[in-house]
Amino acid sequence: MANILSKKGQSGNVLKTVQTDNSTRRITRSTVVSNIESSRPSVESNNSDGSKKSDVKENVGNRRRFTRKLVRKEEANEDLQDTITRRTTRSALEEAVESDGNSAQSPANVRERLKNEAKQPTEAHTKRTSTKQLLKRKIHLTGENEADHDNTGVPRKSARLAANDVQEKQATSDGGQIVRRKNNLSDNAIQEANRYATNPEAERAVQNCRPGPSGLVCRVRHGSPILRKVTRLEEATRFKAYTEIRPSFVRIENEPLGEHGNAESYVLRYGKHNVTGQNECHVDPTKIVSCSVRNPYAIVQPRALRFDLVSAKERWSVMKRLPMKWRKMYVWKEAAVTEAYGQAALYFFTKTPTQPTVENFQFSLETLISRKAKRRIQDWPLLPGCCNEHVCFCIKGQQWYGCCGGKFYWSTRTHKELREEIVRDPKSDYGVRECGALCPCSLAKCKDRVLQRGRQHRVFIAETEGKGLGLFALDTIEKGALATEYVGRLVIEDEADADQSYQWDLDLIGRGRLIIDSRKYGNESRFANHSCDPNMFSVKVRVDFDTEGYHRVGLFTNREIRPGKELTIDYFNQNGRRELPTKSFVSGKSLVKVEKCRCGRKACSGLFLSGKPNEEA
Ligand SMILES: C[S@@+](CC[C@H](N)C(=O)[O-])C[C@H]1O[C@@H](n2cnc3c(N)ncnc32)[C@H](O)[C@@H]1O
Repeated sequence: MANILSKKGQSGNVLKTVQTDNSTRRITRSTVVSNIESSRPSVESNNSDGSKKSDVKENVGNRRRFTRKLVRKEEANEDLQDTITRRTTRSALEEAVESDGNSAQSPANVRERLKNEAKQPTEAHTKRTSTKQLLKRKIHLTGENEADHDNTGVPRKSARLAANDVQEKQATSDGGQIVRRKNNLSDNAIQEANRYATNPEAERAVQNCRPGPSGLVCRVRHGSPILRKVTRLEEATRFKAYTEIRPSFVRIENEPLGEHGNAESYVLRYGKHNVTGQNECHVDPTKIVSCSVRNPYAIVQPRALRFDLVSAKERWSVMKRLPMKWRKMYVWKEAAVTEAYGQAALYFFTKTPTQPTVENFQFSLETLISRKAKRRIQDWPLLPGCCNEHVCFCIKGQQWYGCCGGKFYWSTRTHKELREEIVRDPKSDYGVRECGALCPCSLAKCKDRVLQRGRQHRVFIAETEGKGLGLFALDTIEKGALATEYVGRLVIEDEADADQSYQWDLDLIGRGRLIIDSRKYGNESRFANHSCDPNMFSVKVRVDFDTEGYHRVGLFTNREIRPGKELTIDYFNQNGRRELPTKSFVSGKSLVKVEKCRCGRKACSGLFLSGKPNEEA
């Protein structure tokens, strides 16, 4: 049906006659108006504020629903109130008083308590509170940043790190006090460390200690008896420079020694072993007294190295500096013990993801001295410490007459001079004497404490072609630098193994042989293979104590070594070629094999002295 309006007919009543489906209707003005009126609200009517009337209706509906909700809530509240009231009825009060067993409590008090209890959120209520709400409440209370937490309320990693930072800052700003940090320090360790951190006298004395071959070598203030417990590096990082070797006790007391000055008796303790001895000291009451340790050789326990697989990020940082052939290897790293010794990390590359182990071998970063070897060394005179501090300028980085390496001493070079000599004549081998107990220079800065500082370049152990395991450079090692030290077990010839493949003869003058055997104990140097054109050579180095009866062995580079290159030595003669017999060679008391060399160098002589016993001969 359609309503059709014609605009004509201002005065006439009948405007038009419309034919509908069933009937004919006469359209008058009043019908039109009523039609208009009736059609308005349903289709187009608006309120004065512009909102549609239909919206208003909807709002009214919402409001009603909301009111119903409120009513329901009110009812729930009333229920709760009822419960409170019920619980505070006379019988409930009596019950409560009885169960408290305290008749002195007044019913009013109990009522109050019960009211409070009822107001406490129930378990169900607590559960209903979302984790997010609880977290928000916690953040509000502690003043933490909401962005620092994830959905479960666990602080994000960045926030945790920031919190640690704050803790560390507090620790350092806390008057030098050592407080518990990320690593779990034992209470005793903290107490002990704090005792020395806050005791200026002990601190001063301790500052002048450094690790020597037998433990600590200290320079102490005249007349200050000190009992000091040296804590492990892991437990008291503050003492890193002084306690890096192992836990030990050092007791230093002054005793009068007539006109020569004072003697200081000391006790060094390493694990089960006690070593006692006397230090002779130069006395100057206005200065710190310098003492050299007379009995340096202690029996040390090796610390096992543990290799861990490195993260993908670190693996990439290692691999990107190496040639492609290494890229498929698994990379393992040891840093805890090496860093405790102030050395660069040691790596091990394997073809499979299995923990690297070497059969019948334990890593040790220090030479272990057998009892027999120790007795033999003690037969030799131990010369006093390195230099005369009044003329030594090592502290300023200069070398001078009378200082280590000065003409006054029988070993005539400094490391600096050694480098220059290596450039001129790589075959020279006169030995070096490092600054020692008497020198005022520091371990960190002195240029003549190279072996004491240890290996400063990263190296790795990996499988070679036809030579078993080998030692390789991971960093670029400049010419004349210390690549590593030959470390093992110091034994006399009677104790030495028949297999000489891992033995280093110390080549001392008279009084029998001393051998460093690294078959069972040793560091990375025992993996260095032979080459007819080696890139390392050995230097005799005397550290801390000067004796003809013993020296340490430094392996220095004779050219720059790029990452990935194998580090090699000449097994037969470090400083020049000699003709090798074709089958076996008399070394010490036994015959050792001469084998086919696989060094692959142009200058290869085809043979090398393997050190294995020649049982056929
Ligand atoms: C001190 S060890 C070196 C580390 C040894 N490759 C390992 O896996 O333990 C000496 C032994 O390495 C092997 N070797 C070292 N240099 C070699 C070379 N140039 N040619 C063949 N074999 C070599 C010999 O078996 C020798 O007895």
